[in-house]
Amino acid sequence: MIELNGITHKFGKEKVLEGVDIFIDRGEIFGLLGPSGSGKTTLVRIMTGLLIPREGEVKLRNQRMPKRSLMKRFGYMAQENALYYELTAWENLDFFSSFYLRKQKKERMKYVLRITGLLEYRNRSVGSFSGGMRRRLSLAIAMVHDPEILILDEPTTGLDPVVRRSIWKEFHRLKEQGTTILITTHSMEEADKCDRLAMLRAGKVIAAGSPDAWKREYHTQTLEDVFLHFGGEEA
Ligand SMILES: Nc1ncnc2c1ncn2[C@@H]1O[C@H](COP(=O)(O)OP(=O)(O)OP(=O)(O)O)[C@@H](O)[C@H]1O
Repeated sequence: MIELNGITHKFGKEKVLEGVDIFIDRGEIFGLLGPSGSGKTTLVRIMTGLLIPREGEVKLRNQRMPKRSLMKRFGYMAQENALYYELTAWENLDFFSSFYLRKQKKERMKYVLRITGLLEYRNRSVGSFSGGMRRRLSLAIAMVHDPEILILDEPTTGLDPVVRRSIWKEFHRLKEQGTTILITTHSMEEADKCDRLAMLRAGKVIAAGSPDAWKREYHTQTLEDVFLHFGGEEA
């Protein structure tokens, strides 16, 4: 479903990704881990076609990115919110969903606002929202057209446990219907909920596997220990 082959990227002279190969199946929840600055956001932007890598190719549904016709097939939530602060939550969602959604637009809008706990705040301007509420609205926008692929850069950072649980419940429901989800996270609790993980370090994939396989392999009870084993801090 998502295929990355030999992705290498540089910003100026700084090499930030090197020979990254990742294959993600349909219906998988895939977690991208790694210390700050290891290249996760850069890789995510390459996946969405926003950034063209110096080397390598990205394929979504067997088609090479970037490709216009694939745009509506995925939902993307960036690390920085791209919202209109003077508009209400509903107006923001309405604006973004009008690109791809015709049928049952209002029902879908209400549904994603309920999942993200924002339905009762839909008529408030985004400028008056807390940081967490803005993250939730960005997530609602990424999900509103029920895309086949969700690419989410730290979707639940800073959210309270109740909202986080509701969102993870939705991720698992989406997985059951065949949606493929890629998330980046710094939370080991969330990493544990993924089917498979890849660990980036200094732009390279240094490990890949399921949470349980990692714990077995590194003889530990927690992913936190695995993360530290791989070098949570740069050498
Ligand atoms: N637009 C840019 N121009 C120059 N350097 C950049 C740019 N974007 C990212 N970088 C550099 O690329 C490296 C990887 O950054 P990236 O944001 O991909 O890391 P990350 O793993 O997502 O970090 P975090 O967990 O803190 O979000 C960093 O050294 C960063 O400074």
